[in-house]
Amino acid sequence: RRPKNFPPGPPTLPIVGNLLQLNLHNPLEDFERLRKTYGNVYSLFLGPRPAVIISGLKTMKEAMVTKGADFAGRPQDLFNNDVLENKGVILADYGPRWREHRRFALMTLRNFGLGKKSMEERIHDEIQHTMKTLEQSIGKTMSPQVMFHNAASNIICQVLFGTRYEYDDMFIKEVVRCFTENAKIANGPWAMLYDSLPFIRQLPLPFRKAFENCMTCQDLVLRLVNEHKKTRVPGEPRDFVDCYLEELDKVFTCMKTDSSFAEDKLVLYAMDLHFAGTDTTSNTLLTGFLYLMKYPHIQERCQQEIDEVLGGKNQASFEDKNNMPYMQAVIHEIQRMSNTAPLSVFHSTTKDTELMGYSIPKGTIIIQNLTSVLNEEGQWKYPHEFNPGNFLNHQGEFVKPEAFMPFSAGPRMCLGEGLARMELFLIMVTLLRKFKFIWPEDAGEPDFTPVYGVTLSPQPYRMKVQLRSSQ
Ligand code: HEM
Repeated sequence: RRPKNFPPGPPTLPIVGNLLQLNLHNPLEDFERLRKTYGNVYSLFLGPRPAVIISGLKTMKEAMVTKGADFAGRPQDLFNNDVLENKGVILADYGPRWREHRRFALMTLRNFGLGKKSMEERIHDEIQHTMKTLEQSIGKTMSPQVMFHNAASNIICQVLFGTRYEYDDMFIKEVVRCFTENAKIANGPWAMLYDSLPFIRQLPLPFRKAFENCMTCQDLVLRLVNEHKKTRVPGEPRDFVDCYLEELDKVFTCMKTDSSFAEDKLVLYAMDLHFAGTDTTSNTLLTGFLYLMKYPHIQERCQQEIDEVLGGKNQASFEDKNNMPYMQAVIHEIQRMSNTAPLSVFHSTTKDTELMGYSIPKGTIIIQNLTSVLNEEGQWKYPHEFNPGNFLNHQGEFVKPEAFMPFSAGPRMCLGEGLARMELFLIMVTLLRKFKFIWPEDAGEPDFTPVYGVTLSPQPYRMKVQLRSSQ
C-alpha cells in the first residue's frame, strides 16, 4: 500500500509489486508510458520496495539541486551493493565516507592533470595508439568497439595506475570484458529480480556471473596495488593508487580513528573509477561515430571547422573548443542522443522529504529518468532528432540549454565530467581531422536501437575508414 500523499502509480501485486508491468530487459519505454499516465513523479514497487521515478527538468532540479542533500543517498541493499561489497564511491551512501572519498577523487584527478595540460598530453598519447589502429584499417571496414573501450580504459588507467596497456594485453582485455558484461547485468532482468525477491539471492542464477566478474577484476587490481606497495617512494606519489597509500600512511601515523580510508576499500575504489571512466566515454564515442556516418554532411562540416581553426597546428588543445561552436554543438548533441546513463545511478532519500508536493519517506529509492530531460518537449528545439541546432543560437554560437543533464546534477553529479568532456573533444577532433568515417554500403541502415544496461551502447557495427584527401 502506498503511504499517505506518496506519489501515485499503478496498482501493485503481492510479493512482485509492479515487476510484471515492466519489461525487465529494458524498462525505459515502460517508464515513459507510466510518466504519461501518472506524471513526472510516480511510484513503483520493485517487489516490496517502493521506488519513485522522477522525470522532466523541473522535477529533476527540485530533487537534485534545490533539495540536493535530501536526495543524495544511495540504496545500500541492492544487487550492485552486494556485487561491489559496498565499497568505492559510486554506491557509497551520503555521509562522511562518501564525502571524503569523493573529495579525494576530485583532488587527485585534478593533481594528475584533470582540467590541466598534462591530462591533455596523456589523452593525446593514447589517441596516437587509436590512430595506429585506424591506420591499419584504411580502405577496409573495422569494428570500433574494443578500440574505443581500450582507449578510454587506458586514459583512466594512466591516472589510476600510472600505466597504459597494449590493446592485446591480458589485463586490459579481461577488465574491459568484465566491465562491459557487468554494465549490462547490473540493470538487467536478473538484477531486478535479485533486488525484488530477496529469497532468490543465494541461488545459482545467472546474476552470479557479475560476482565472478567482480572477483576477477579485484584479483587483477589487487596485484597492481601490491606492486605499488613494493615500488612506491613515500612523498612522491606517481598516481592515484600511490596517493591513496599516502593517505593511509597519514591515517596510520596520526592514528586518525575517524578516517574512512582503509586498505580494503582501495581496490574497489579504483575499480569504481576505472569502470565509470571507461564504459561511459567509450559508448558515447561509439554512438557518436554512428551518427557521424549516418549524417556525412555533419561530419564534413565538423571537418571544415577543425581545418579552419587548427590550420597548421600540430594537435588540437581543449582550449580550441572555444573557437569551434559547431564541433561543440555536435559533441553535446551526441551526448544528448547517446543518453549514456539513462537512469543515472539510483539515489535514495536521506530523510523524510517532499517533491512537487508529494511526501517521500527517508530511504525511498529514487530513479532519475534522465532520458525524459534529454528529450523533453519544450526544452529542445528538436527533441526527437539528431540536430546540432539544439546547441546553436541564431548567430551560430554554442549555447547549452539547462536540460543538458547527461552527467546528472547536484551533489552526486558525475565527478568525471571534466575528464569525459576533454576526452570526447580531443578524440573526436583528432580522429575527424585525419580520417573520414563511412557507413559500409552493404551494412543496411545504421541501427540506433541501443543495447540496454547501466550504460546504453549501440548495437555492434563496423565502419569504413579512409584517410582524408586534404591531409
Ligand atoms: C560521457 C561520459 C560520462 C557520463 C555520461 C557520466 C554520467 C554519470 C552519471 C549520470 C552519474 C550519476 C550521477 C548521480 O547519481 O546523480 C555519474 C556518476 C559518477 N561518474 Fe560519471 N559519467 C561519465 C564519465 C565519467 C568518467 C570519465 C569518470 C571517471 C573519473 C566518471 C566517474 C563517476 C563517478 C565516480 C560517479 C559517482 C559520483 C558520486 O556518486 O558521487 N564518470 N556519471
